[in-house]
Amino acid sequence: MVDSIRVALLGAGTVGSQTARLIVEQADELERRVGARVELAGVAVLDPSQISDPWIDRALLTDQTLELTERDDVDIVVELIGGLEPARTFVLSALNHGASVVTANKALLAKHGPELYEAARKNGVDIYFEAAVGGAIPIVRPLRESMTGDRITRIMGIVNGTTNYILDEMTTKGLDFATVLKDAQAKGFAEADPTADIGGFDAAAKAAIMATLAFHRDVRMDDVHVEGIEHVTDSDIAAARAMNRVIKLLAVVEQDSENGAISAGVYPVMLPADHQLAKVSGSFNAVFVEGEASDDLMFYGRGAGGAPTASAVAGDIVTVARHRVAGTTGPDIPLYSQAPMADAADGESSYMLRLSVADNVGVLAKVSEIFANHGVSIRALQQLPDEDEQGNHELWITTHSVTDRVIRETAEDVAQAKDTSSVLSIMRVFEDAQ
Ligand SMILES: NC(=O)C1=CN([C@@H]2O[C@H](COP(=O)(O)OP(=O)(O)OC[C@H]3O[C@@H](n4cnc5c(N)ncnc54)[C@H](O)[C@@H]3O)[C@@H](O)[C@H]2O)C=CC1
Ligand SMILES: N[C@@H](CC=O)C(=O)O
Ligand code: NA
Repeated sequence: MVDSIRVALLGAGTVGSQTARLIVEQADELERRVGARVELAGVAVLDPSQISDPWIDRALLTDQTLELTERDDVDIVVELIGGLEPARTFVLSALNHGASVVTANKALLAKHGPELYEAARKNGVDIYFEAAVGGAIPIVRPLRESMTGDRITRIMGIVNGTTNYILDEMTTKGLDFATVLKDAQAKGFAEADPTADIGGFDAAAKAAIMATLAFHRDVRMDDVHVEGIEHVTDSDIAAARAMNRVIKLLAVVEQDSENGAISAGVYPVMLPADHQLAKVSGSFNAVFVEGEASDDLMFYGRGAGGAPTASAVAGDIVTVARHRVAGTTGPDIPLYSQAPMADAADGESSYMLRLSVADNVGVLAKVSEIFANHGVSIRALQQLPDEDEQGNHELWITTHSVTDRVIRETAEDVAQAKDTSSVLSIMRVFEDAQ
């Protein structure tokens, strides 16, 4: 008979603080749900003197994190520190000392996930990580458990709250990038180093985790093609608006139905303004999952922020606590697939290019010829009437479907051409709910 489940919290920042609140404030409710009292055994932080949350008993605070993971009276270690090291060492220590682990650390899982899943399996304990993808949205559990009888073919979605918030505020309020980033940091959406968000790496880590769960293959961060939003300018946003489109940072993972190759990518995409993902605003995330038998599923909710993320962490704590009470564990993460990874350069999409060209006779013909030489079919072409200080005009070209490799080669040739001053931007365009 288990009377209590003792939880060691590593980190009491944006997510850790709210997780502690949920555990402490709901202690009586959680006890009824678990069948044993869920109580904090210790809270490790870098500097205990900085913690002033009224729900955290000061006597529980420590900066001796490794010691906390080694204690015999700890059932669950909740890692909410972030980053690779020392988080990896703490998680492995917890697992090897017989504690189950709950973590929100997507960067860690996308780099060392399989090693940690194996350590959990070997030690007969759980590792749960619902908060690592899509914040509050239940998406890890559906991929890991609910859909495990189906064949997932594709997952596409917005999985980074910071970049979605930034793009949304720039689009709807005309605010500048730096101002909105500061705001996202103040609201607790951004990573400790926001380059992970802006550069697309946070979304790429989530894409790797989703691909691993969906395709039963070891897919790591390095397998994901990554483009962030650092090059998305006000002019790109204005161009998208003029074409009734919206720019979103998407993560797309899929398995080719013919050769079985898995592709995983993160990149900004222009979507029609009436696309369901175009309407996902602020720090919200949304993920479409396509299963062979299930058909389309959509998951939507708050993808970042202290309380929403803590909701997913607390759900994992309750689940793992129930397993400890019952003397069982959740399912393993079997990684048996040997499917190859596709080359990102072979990925196909429509693209929009913004070019700066001289207003000379024959320029359009010349540019069209370069596209034709590369076998790229132009779907729409528009020259803006206003000229810049050098007398150049913007030319917007939308293509039919073409590989990433070919569009880059085409753009290089266009950039070299006489009368072209520069290629201002190249961006994927999804014309419908593909
Ligand atoms: N903030 C968000 O919206 C979301 C965050 N996450 C993930 O949750 C984790 C935590 O993120 P935040 O709470 O935003 O970070 P944070 O920077 O607000 O908090 C980090 C905490 O870890 C503590 N810490 C750092 N090094 C430590 C060490 N060696 N020993 C003990 N404690 C240590 C710090 O004192 C602080 O309390 C990260 O893995 C992040 O990627 C996941 C989903 C959403
Ligand atoms: N920095 C992340 C936090 C949640 O995973 C984001 O902005 O989505
Ligand atoms: Na989630």
